[in-house]
Amino acid sequence: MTATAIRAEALYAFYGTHPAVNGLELAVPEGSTFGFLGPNGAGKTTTISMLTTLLKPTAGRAEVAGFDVATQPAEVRRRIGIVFQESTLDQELTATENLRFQADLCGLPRHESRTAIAAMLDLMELSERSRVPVRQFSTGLRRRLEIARGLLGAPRVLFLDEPTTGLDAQTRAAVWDHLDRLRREQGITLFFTTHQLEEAEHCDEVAIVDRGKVITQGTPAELKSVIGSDLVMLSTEDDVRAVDTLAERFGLAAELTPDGILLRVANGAALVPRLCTDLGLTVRSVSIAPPTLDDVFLHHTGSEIRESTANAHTLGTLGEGLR
Ligand SMILES: Nc1ncnc2c1ncn2[C@@H]1O[C@H](COP(=O)(O)OP(=O)(O)OP(=O)(O)O)[C@@H](O)[C@H]1O
Repeated sequence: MTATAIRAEALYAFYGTHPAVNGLELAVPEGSTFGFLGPNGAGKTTTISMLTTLLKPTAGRAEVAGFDVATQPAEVRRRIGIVFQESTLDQELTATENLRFQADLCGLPRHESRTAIAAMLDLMELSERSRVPVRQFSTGLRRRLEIARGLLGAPRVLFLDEPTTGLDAQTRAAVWDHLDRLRREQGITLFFTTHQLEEAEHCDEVAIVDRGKVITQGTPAELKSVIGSDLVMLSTEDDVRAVDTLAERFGLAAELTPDGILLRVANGAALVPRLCTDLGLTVRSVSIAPPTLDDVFLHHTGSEIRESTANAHTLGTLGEGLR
């Protein structure tokens, strides 16, 4: 059986009377890439703050790397790394100096820190830039340096709050390449929050959180199998007639949209050839899309996950007291 890196049982966090985390249950397998997915205000940052011992749970319990976050916080801290959403690097220091500063904070002896810093710079492919001041770094390089810094104390669990927010697609892919390699080579658990559904598609497991509760958890494929239907988009010579024919001849409820006809069917690939031959109308275009995690979210919550850049309470701000 796989060991559990993070476990939360009936976890609560109240801000005044508002339950930001509301009886959250979570089990994260060791060595997995685990996505904690939810809209703004769902309680992701508050949860991660409790798991990283920055915030005391109001009620319930949570364990990280086998230690209780409330009663054994020092043990937990020794085994975790955190990458904050907002950059907390010192712009005027070089990459090495930033890492040395962190190593000193962690209490690593100088001879050990020299080796650890060199290894982390190497792992994140930053060795050649070790003496360059951070202010000359691109956003992607900074993110990699932040990840290197999060790894300095050889954590068993690395927490990342929206690790690729604000990065372009190419840089985002590069950061993920590094994270994947890290997980493979070091076997650590990566726990990251996101509200970007495409990002969660690459996880081993995903927990979808809404209003302070995990509403479902599983592999992306398992979660999507709950929806179990493909989205077929169809355009014909006469879409209004096609909708009627689909109902009469195929028993399918189709929706007429400005872009064409929308259909939800169990097996789009099997249906499309039949449509083309039996609909009795010229089919101009057709596309099939498998269910997405967005559909899963919609299925469980009745609302669409909301993309937003407004972030009133990020780990970056919660982490300020630690710096
Ligand atoms: N320090 C605070 N004081 C009062 N309310 C707070 C505080 N931090 C968060 N909240 C509220 O608790 C709820 C959960 O917030 P949280 O930041 O944990 O959500 P989130 O899922 O991380 O959202 P985001 O994606 O925007 O970071 C929200 O309603 C938020 O307004």
